[in-house]
Amino acid sequence: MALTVGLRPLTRALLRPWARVPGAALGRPAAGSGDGVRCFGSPRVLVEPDPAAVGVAVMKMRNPPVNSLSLEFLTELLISLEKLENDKTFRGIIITSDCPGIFSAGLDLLEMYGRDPAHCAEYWKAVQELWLRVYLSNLVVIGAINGISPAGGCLLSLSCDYRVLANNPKYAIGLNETLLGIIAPFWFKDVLVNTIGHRAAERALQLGFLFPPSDALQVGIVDQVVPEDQVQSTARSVMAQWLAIPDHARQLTKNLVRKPTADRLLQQRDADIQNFVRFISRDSIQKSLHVYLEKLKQKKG
Ligand SMILES: CC/C=C\C/C=C\CCCC/C=C/C(=O)SCCNC(=O)CCNC(=O)[C@H](O)C(C)(C)COP(=O)(O)OP(=O)(O)OC[C@H]1O[C@@H](n2cnc3c(N)ncnc32)[C@H](O)[C@@H]1OP(=O)(O)O
Repeated sequence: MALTVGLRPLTRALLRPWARVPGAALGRPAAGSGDGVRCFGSPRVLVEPDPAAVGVAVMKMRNPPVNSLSLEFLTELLISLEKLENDKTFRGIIITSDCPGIFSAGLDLLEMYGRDPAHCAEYWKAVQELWLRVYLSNLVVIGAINGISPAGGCLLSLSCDYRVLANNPKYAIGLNETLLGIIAPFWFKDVLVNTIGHRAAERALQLGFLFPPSDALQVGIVDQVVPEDQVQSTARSVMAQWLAIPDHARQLTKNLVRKPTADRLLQQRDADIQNFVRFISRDSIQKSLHVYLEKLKQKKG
């Protein structure tokens, strides 16, 4: 799936492949490279083959200050994911953050506030694409959640196959959209229902719950809570457990479980985009976003 088609020239320029040792297929040292496998990525996404785990890549999100999912950042994530999917030396990805204390602050509010319908449509298409790419990935995708993870950040986490959260009370996770005066679209809702069950999801969505780690574990929005300095090592050991399963059987099973949920969006992607553009363009919604952005600014004192 050529994802670079339709990218804005700036974005395409941003994503020129980084210098790589000739012939270094990700996951294998290039002939004569000597120093092992090179990383690749782009300004906001660093992908490093895990030196301790053959076939595993660590994808570090580094869009400071809060890994907000801007259009450029989404595009870089998508292209990095596509590269990894196409590189058969990789079987698993650990997604984590390079922004201290924050996994991802979710969708970039400035991509939805004060923007024209055409931009909102382009942005929402990229949001849909990231979810589909992660949720349906043939790779094992493990979230090493080392920071707070509201809304879109929570969706990214939920789209992984397994979630390891650092046991820091500040690192809450949840679909908090109602607190902003907006709503999670049906496919966000579907993933949460699939993960924590209908009643728990209904309550969490309506109240905009951000679960601290202990509650997140209890409700099932994450699979494991560990000390902060063990998140990456735990993700790596869980990855080894998942990679012990033959890829083809695991991939077919993942598809069996997830495709009905993904199909609900795939069958109505354009309608979903139009719904989003209509909803986000409402004066009342724009006002809510303005109020929320102002609160964020006032918070800084
Ligand atoms: C029919 C219906 C169809 C569709 C559905 C409708 C609508 C679509 C949207 C639905 C889905 C939405 C998903 C989302 O993800 S919305 C975003 C939700 N995110 C949040 O609520 C988090 C907001 N941020 C915070 O709470 C804090 O910033 C955070 C993450 C705890 C970090 O705190 P701190 O370290 O103190 O940092 P600051 O708050 O000072 O922030 C630094 C800087 O970043 C800016 N910023 C923070 N979050 C965002 C964001 N999500 N988008 C854009 N910018 C963000 C913040 O304003 C500061 O900016 P400054 O310039 O002042 O430095």
